Amino acid sequence: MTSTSPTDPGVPRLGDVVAVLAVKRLGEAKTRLAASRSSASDGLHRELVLAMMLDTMDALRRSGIDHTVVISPDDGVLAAAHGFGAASVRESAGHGVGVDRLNQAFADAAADARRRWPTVRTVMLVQADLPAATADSFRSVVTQARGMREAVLADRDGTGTTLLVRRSDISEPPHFGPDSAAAHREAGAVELDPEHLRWADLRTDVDTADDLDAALSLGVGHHTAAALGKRHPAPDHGPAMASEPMSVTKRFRPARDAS
Ligand SMILES: Nc1nc2c(ncn2[C@@H]2O[C@H](COP(=O)(O)OP(=O)(O)OP(=O)(O)O)[C@@H](O)[C@H]2O)c(=O)[nH]1
Ligand SMILES: C=C(OP(=O)(O)O)C(=O)O
Repeated sequence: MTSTSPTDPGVPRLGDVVAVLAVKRLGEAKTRLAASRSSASDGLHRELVLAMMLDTMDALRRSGIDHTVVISPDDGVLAAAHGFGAASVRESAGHGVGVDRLNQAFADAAADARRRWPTVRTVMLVQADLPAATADSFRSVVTQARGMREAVLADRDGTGTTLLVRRSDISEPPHFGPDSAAAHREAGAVELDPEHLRWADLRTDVDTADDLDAALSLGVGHHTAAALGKRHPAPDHGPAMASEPMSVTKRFRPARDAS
């Protein structure tokens, strides 16, 4: 079963925008979150990582963005991305380690997007762990960044970056990693909403149990709700799925520690 999300036919499409997500091997992903949720099994943890990615992509699609690329070395991530209707790019081995590898992966996936969709004008590099993301916020961020060469949205504490909107002709790797908001500003990106008055949903990337609580208090999408064993996601995260939201979800029991 695929996991395509419904799109509202009334939402104009953002045909010149592509979203790019990078996800590492599921067995290595979100170690801080795994450590703080030690009651969740390995399977449930992987399930949650995938679910957060799918909710991020779901909100992107409902915002009007039809082109999404996911880059990962992990078969499970690539299969889930493909099942969702995104382009999946296998990350090549030997591109450095740590954040260098992440930044090169983003650059490689953006280059792939330019080849696939030559008319694309804007590339949005998006963290894949934004389960509270809403379509309205993605749409208004893209609108706000129009005309800018590069624009950065900082995370909840202001130090990290949850998304970077760039003109598609920029080929240099970005600067994700520790203090990436400052690094992106220093590289010339304009900070969107520097006073942090807007877009709490897009600023809430989930690295720890506290972040997950923050996302849950905003309301998470269907996939994350299902992965946590919650039956009813927040009402502003799109129409309910007609069928099980994610085939892989069905293989795991709901989290015992779901609140
Ligand atoms: N494709 C790819 N994605 C990466 C790589 N490193 C990090 N990412 C992804 O980039 C995003 C941001 O990374 P982090 O928020 O630090 O997530 P994480 O590394 O899974 O979490 P921790 O283990 O707790 O540090 C996550 O979606 C990661 O899966 C990489 O080398 N390749
Ligand atoms: C890689 C980043 O994310 P995190 O803080 O989630 O590790 C970043 O903010 O640049």
